[in-house]
Amino acid sequence: MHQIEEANMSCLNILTYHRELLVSRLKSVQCILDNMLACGYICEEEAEMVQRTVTKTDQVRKILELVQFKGEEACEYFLYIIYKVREAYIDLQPLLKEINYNPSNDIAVMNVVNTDPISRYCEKLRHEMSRDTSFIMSYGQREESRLEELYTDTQIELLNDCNEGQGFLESLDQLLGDHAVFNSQGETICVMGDAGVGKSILLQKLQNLWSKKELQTDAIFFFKFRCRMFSVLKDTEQISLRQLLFKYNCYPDLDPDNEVFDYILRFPEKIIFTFDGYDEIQEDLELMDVPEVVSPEDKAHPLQLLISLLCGKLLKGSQKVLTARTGIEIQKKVIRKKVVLRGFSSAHLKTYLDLHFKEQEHKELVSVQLDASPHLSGLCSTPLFCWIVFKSFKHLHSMHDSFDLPEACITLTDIFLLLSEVFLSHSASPAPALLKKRARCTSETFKGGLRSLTAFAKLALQGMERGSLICSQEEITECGLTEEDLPLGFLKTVREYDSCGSPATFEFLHGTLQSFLAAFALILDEQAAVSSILKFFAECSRRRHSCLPFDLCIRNSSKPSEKEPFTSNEHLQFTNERNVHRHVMQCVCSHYPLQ
Ligand SMILES: Nc1ncnc2c1ncn2[C@@H]1O[C@H](COP(=O)(O)OP(=O)(O)OP(=O)(O)O)[C@@H](O)[C@H]1O
Repeated sequence: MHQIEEANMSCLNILTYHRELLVSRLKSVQCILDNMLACGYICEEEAEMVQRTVTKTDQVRKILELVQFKGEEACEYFLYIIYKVREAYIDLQPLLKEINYNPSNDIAVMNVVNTDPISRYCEKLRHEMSRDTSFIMSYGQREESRLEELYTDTQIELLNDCNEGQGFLESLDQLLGDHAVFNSQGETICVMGDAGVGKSILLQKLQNLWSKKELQTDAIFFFKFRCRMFSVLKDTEQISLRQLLFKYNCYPDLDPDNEVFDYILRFPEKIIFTFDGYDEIQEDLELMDVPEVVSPEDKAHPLQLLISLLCGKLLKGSQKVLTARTGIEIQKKVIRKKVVLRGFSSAHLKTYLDLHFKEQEHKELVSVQLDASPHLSGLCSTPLFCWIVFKSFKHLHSMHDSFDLPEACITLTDIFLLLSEVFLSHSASPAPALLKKRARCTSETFKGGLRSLTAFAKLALQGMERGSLICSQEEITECGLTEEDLPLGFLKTVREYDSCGSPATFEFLHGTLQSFLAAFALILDEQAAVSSILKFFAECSRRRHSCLPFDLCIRNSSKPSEKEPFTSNEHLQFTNERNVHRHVMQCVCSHYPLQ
């Protein structure tokens, strides 16, 4: 029918003329009923009568009959609901275009509330995502910074399938786009990078942008996971895809007909997944027999679901962003594109410095020191180390008469010792107001904090030996840590994956801090035999490169009854590669007479 003729048609006639199409494409009746009811076009009994009808299509037929029975205005409002609640009636938007729909002035002033379960769920996801991603956590949650006040761009280099550089990303939107895709069949975007270079923060930024509708994407669902969670769950725990998505993100409200999950299955291309820290579960995958899971209704171990998602066996067409430490290999056929994070350039570093320090005097002082020490500014190109250096400077400068950043040849050990000093000085009694600030006495701070430092170090080492980054309240107490030690900053609470009412668990502020403290525990223990230190070096040298998880689908291996210690040797690797042990030993011997 011509548009002109349609434009002259009454809404009542439009509903008659396009009845078949409406019946087949109108999926969500709830929103129509709620709004018709709220505006008095239908009554409670009529709404209930529609809901009692068994099939969806019959419900739509009943609604159409009812609305047409009520007259032209009701029909006009019916079309207006479809026009206003776009996402829920996406399949009917072409029809509105075809009939050149424009609401009349009388109808356009009427209220429409979006009560469609899918739209409501998207809103809920965005709301929770925004809440969870607005802050960068630091200092054991005592001092959180707003992401938007501190996030600074880093250098993101595109790689081809041979790991050759293809230039740098210009904006985060390009990460998800088709730019530099080397395998159009693959669905996973790999983000690689060294420890502390900002992989997790990059994902957090993506999530935050999406929550504010500032990410260029059609995705209306965003599910974020830390890979670690997939292996923390008990071996026996079998869950369905639906549970995985909803339990670890959020549940839909008022969705009696499971419309949300059905929609997710129907439109997987509307989903973005982020999986952070693939390196943390690599060993668990290696030990596991992983048959393929292809039915979205099947229950399986979460690791199996993860693999099926990454391989595109489940929710094919969804976008996946996976982060992993440099050196971890993932089978090429699933990778769509690959980027590697290169940290702050000198321009980024200046921006970060400006964001970090509000006071001009501090900005200038630190800037001069960075310019004078290429070694220090080189270290500061890794955001984590930069954060530690700046944070330490801020704290120690505020506490003492003078504090300069270390100059030549500062090592990672120095960086972590600096951070430990800052944490330990949290417990030192502050100088009374009006009194002159105290001169910095590092050895005093360490001597004063030796008990708690030893206990934190023991906890870190025990975790390393168990291959675990998470510790319980019990383990904390067993190591001799008290309530007063917890706020010092070494540990942070793990908020997620604690849904079964179990007591809170903790993790070190960063995996690299745990590695450092574990090394510290080794050299603090005077009784420790040399062999107990050397065994770490032996473990670290057994590095395996693997194309997991995807070869697991064809390989059969049985899981040993007990987990080998040191399984997450990626973290020890860091400890070893950077020779933290040796540095700590050097520093303690020469600078910090602890005993
Ligand atoms: N782009 C950034 N802007 C500002 N600060 C950042 C940025 N990236 C990282 N940081 C700082 O560095 C810290 C460590 O970053 P992050 O945890 O993202 O590193 P990572 O690469 O995921 O490390 P790992 O591989 O050990 O998990 C953050 O907590 C934050 O303080």
